[in-house]
Amino acid sequence: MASENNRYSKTNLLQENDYNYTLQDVEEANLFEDMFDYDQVPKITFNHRTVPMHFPDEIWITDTTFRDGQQARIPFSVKEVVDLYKLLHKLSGPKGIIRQSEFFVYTEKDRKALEECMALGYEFPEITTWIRANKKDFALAKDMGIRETGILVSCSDYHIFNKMGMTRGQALDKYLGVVKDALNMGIVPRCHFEDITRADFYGFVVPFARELMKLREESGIPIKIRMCDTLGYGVTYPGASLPRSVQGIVYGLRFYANVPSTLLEWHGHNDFYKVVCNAATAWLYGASSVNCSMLGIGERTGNCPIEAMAIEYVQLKGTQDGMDLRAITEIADYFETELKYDINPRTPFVGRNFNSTRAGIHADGLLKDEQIYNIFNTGKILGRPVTVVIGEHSGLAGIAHWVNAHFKLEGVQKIDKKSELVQKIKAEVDRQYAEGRTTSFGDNELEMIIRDADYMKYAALCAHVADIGETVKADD
Ligand SMILES: CC(C)C(=O)C(=O)O
Repeated sequence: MASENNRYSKTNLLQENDYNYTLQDVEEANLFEDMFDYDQVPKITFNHRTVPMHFPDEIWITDTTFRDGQQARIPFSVKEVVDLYKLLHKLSGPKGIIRQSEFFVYTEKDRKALEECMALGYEFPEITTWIRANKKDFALAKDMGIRETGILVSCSDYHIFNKMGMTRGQALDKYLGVVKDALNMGIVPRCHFEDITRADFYGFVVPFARELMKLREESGIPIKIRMCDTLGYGVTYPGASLPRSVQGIVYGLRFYANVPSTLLEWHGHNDFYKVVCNAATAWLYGASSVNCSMLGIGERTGNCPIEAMAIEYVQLKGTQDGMDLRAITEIADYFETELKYDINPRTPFVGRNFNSTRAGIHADGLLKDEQIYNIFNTGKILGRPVTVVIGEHSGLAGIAHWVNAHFKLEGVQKIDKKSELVQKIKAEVDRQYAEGRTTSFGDNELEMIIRDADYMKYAALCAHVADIGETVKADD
């Protein structure tokens, strides 16, 4: 099994093992109240068991923008789905790093969006569905030419006992029946193990996964397991105990239920600020796939942002593998301009301020060497050059950087912080703050200050500022 022996793995973990965990069909729900006392903030407990890292040879990202993402906002129009799907395709690149995207098929509109995306004929992201677990919906998916579909198999006792009113044995039988229906129709079932981070891992999750792997062997159909951290309880601390340990869950499914990495997918939520780290940990410990949404939209605090995992992919693999990361900026622009979605300015990689600085001392560094205060060449990689926001503390260096970046001045054209123009702008900025201004300066305002200064003296600026003069006059 050469593919399992790579630089991150300590042992070959996928061999048959002697731990035959069977279903514990308990009479009373196990709600792990030691960790999840509802009247208290949940606790992270430790059993000090650590598990080996195992980075799969191939990792990828799947998308849930049109399913979990859409559940948490006003539904997208058909055009919006198609536009965003095209951007996902662009981000994915020819190797299919964004491998799949899941769609609803409930309404006419859902089906039209799916059909229009399919008609584009892209190999990646492959379109999959999410359906109600009944034969009619399987048939619908099949008729539409769908190969794989997600089905809900909630696995904590919160769901089995308290929501569905069943025993674990009844739930298991029901789920296996649905999976068999899908297999009989030739559809690949993707089993969404809802609430896995509050489930009895050895008493339900592993025995159920073992049954699924038996069906996989009998049918030859690659049944997938999506590990859903529904309320974001997953943690990555070494030695944290199950069911909250992300690496423990991934390792346990691989080792005790013999689920191969290629059939394991992590789906997280951000309730405790851990969504990105949890997804990366799932990769590192043996899940080939992580499920994400654009800008992390999704239930409550959202899902794992696809842009974060695209960047994390490059950090872990050392290559973009054909992904066009500029699509990240286009996705953000689309959300802001077309969907009127407010992106928190501090959001990494997409927020207005993610690579901008206000502090004069940072701007001074940027002026000397951009690398000092920018995380990477964001201009080249994301199409987002580093920027300086002019505020009370920007100083001469900040203003000089703003002028150079805003007017794209290069080489000898660049303006120095000691230049007379920079001093004039600074004087005006200082005057306004002295008079009680509290907000930062917008680009238009700064352009007007430059127009009012005697810009003709600054050869490098003449061409640009003359244009500004025209625009500003037209706007006046
Ligand atoms: C509905 C389920 C599958 C889900 O998306 C989740 O658990 O987060």
